[in-house]
Amino acid sequence: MQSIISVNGIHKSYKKRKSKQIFTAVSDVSFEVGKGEIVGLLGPNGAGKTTTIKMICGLLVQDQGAVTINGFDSIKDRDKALRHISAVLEGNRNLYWRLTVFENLVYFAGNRGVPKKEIRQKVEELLSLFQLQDKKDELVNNLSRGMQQKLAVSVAMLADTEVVLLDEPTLGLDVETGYEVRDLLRKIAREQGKTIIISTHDMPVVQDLCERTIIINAGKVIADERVDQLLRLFETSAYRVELKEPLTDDQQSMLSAQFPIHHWQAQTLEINLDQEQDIFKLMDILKQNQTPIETINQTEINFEQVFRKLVNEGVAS
Ligand SMILES: Nc1ncnc2c1ncn2[C@@H]1O[C@H](COP(=O)(O)OP(=O)(O)OP(=O)(O)O)[C@@H](O)[C@H]1O
Repeated sequence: MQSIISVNGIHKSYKKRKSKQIFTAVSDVSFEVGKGEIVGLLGPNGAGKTTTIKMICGLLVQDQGAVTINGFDSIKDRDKALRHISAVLEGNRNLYWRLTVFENLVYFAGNRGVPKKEIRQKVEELLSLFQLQDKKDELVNNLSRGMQQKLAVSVAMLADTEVVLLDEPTLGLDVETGYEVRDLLRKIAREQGKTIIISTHDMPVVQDLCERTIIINAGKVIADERVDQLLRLFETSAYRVELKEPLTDDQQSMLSAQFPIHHWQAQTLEINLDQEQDIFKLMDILKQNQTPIETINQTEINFEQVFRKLVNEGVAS
C-alpha cells in the first residue's frame, strides 16, 4: 500500500514548569500510514498520543526525527505537507460558541480556502452528511456535546483533505452518540477514501473502525498490527479456570504474584499465559494447595485484554 504519512523516529521532550526537569513525552516513534487506511492510535492517559498527533499536523515541532506527508517534510515543506491534512483536536473547543452551526461552517470554509462560490453548496452538503440541518441556526453553545463533536468533525471535512486526524473523537459522548460518530467516520472513510488517524483510549472505537492499531505507551510504540492479527497473536494464551471451591486470600495473592490473572470472580479466574506449559504449572500449584479444579477452558481473548497485556508487559509477541 502506498504510504501517505511517514513518521520516522520522532522525539519530543517537555521542560517541566516547576522543576525544570526534562520529560520525554514521545521517544523514537516511527510508523507508516497507507492511503485510505483508518489507523487507531491507542494508549493510556499520558502515553503521548496527542503529542504525536500534534507533531504530524505541524502544531508541535519534534526535537528529532521527521514526518513526511505525501512526500513533503512537515518542517522543511510545511505548507505543502499541511495542505493534505485536517485535524480535530480537543473537539468542540475549536468552534465558535457564540456563532450558529451554519455561521461556523461558513466562517471555517472561508478560513480553509474553499472558493467563495462553492461555500454554500459545501456547507449544505456537510449539514446533510452530518445530519445537522435541523440545528443549522442553533448557537453552538446550545448544542449537546455529541452535536458539537459532529460539527467539529464536519469543520475538518471542509477543506476536503486526503488525511484527517482526530484526537479523541468520542470522548465524553454517550453510547448512542458515540455509535453515531463512529458510523459517520466509517462512512467518510469508505465513501470518500480518506486516510484517518484516530487517537483514543476508546477500545471499541479502534476494534470497530480501525484496520490497524498503533499502541503507544510511555512515549513508545509497543505494537503496530492489524487489530485481528493482534487478537490472533494472543488467543491461544487465554484460559478460564473454574475451581470447585473459592481460593483463600493467601492463595489468591500467591497465584497473582506468579501469573497475569486479569479477572477473578468467585471460583473463576481468567488468566493469560505466555507459554502453554504454564497451564500445567498452574494446575500443579492448585493441586499442591488442594484446590480442586472443576474445568479449564481456553477462552476468546478480547481487545481490551490484549491492550492491557501489552501496556502492562510492554511486548507484542
Ligand atoms: N506542554 C506540555 N508541557 C509539559 N508536559 C506536557 C505538555 N504536553 C504534554 N505533556 C506531557 O507529555 C505526556 C504525553 O502527553 P499527551 O497529551 O501526548 O498524552 P496522551 O496520550 O494524549 O494522553 P491523554 O489520553 O491523557 O490525552 C504527558 O505526561 C503529559 O503530561
